[in-house]
Amino acid sequence: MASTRSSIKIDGASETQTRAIGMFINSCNSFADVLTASKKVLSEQQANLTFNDPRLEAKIFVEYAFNKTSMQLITQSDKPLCVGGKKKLVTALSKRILGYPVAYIVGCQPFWTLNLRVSEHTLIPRADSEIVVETAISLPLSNHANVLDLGTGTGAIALAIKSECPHWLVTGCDFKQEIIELAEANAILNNVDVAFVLSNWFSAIAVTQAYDLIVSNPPYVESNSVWLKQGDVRFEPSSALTSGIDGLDDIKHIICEGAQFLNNGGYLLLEHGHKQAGMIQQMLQETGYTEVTTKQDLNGLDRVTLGRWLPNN
Ligand SMILES: C[S@@+](CC[C@H](N)C(=O)[O-])C[C@H]1O[C@@H](n2cnc3c(N)ncnc32)[C@H](O)[C@@H]1O
Repeated sequence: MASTRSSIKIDGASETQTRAIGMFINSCNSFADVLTASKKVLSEQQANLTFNDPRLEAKIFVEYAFNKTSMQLITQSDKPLCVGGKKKLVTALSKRILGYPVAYIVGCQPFWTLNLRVSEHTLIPRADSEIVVETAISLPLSNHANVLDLGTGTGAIALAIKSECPHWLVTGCDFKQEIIELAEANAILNNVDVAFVLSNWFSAIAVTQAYDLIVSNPPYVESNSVWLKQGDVRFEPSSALTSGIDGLDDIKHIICEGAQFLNNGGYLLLEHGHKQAGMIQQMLQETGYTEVTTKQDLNGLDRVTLGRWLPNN
């Protein structure tokens, strides 16, 4: 993965293309023009790169570059385009046609009902992880439940849970200071009260601190997976994605260590790859968790597995 990423020089390799895009964008006179031109630039590269939707991406980039809402793009369609906005758009398009993720370019990503800042230090939150939030908030926990989100990244899961269950005490942890600062910034931005702790999994979590629920979307991709060479993941840190040859190293650690941080009756809820449910169910059962269940996403794929720690029963 590292070699793939280092072989892509966003600024260097795109010089000729950037000049061509610059001439194209500079010839535009209105938001309508610049939207069409951006869509054209993105569509022409679609054969080489996996774009979701050039039209949508063009709109996101134009709004970002000119700092306008979608409504302003319509109501201010006659306004002259500022030079700074055009430059910002050219840079954004030049990065995007080399595959750089939209979220990293514009610096934010929606998740649940939140708008989150993102950075290259951690994963771009995925809609897939909303199933973790849905499952967590549907659990029969007390009004003042104590919840831990391990490997919180942008804080996506922790903040979404807290936004839905404001009486729960929610803590997020991650192992890099830059990530903790990003999650804290997202808590302020979204006005949600979550504490974030620098911790290598449980290393800075006190054993006396018992949780009613531990959630985690840990790294779970096999270290030699071909998937790491495709799309956005090429640009995301492997520390957020991979976990040993079978992708299960961190999950094993969390399952084994997690039990001593759970209250009697507490839950462990893990996001995982769609082929890993069987292994994870087995690990949970062998460690002594009960009520082990797996939930599927909208495509019917196994995506989260839940176990309950009930040693006193
Ligand atoms: C798949 S990402 C999930 C991020 C976030 N929870 C989300 O769903 O968007 C995994 C996260 O685990 C973190 N992580 C990796 N190793 C860790 C460790 N040893 N201790 C704590 N966090 C770790 C990564 O930094 C990354 O933020």
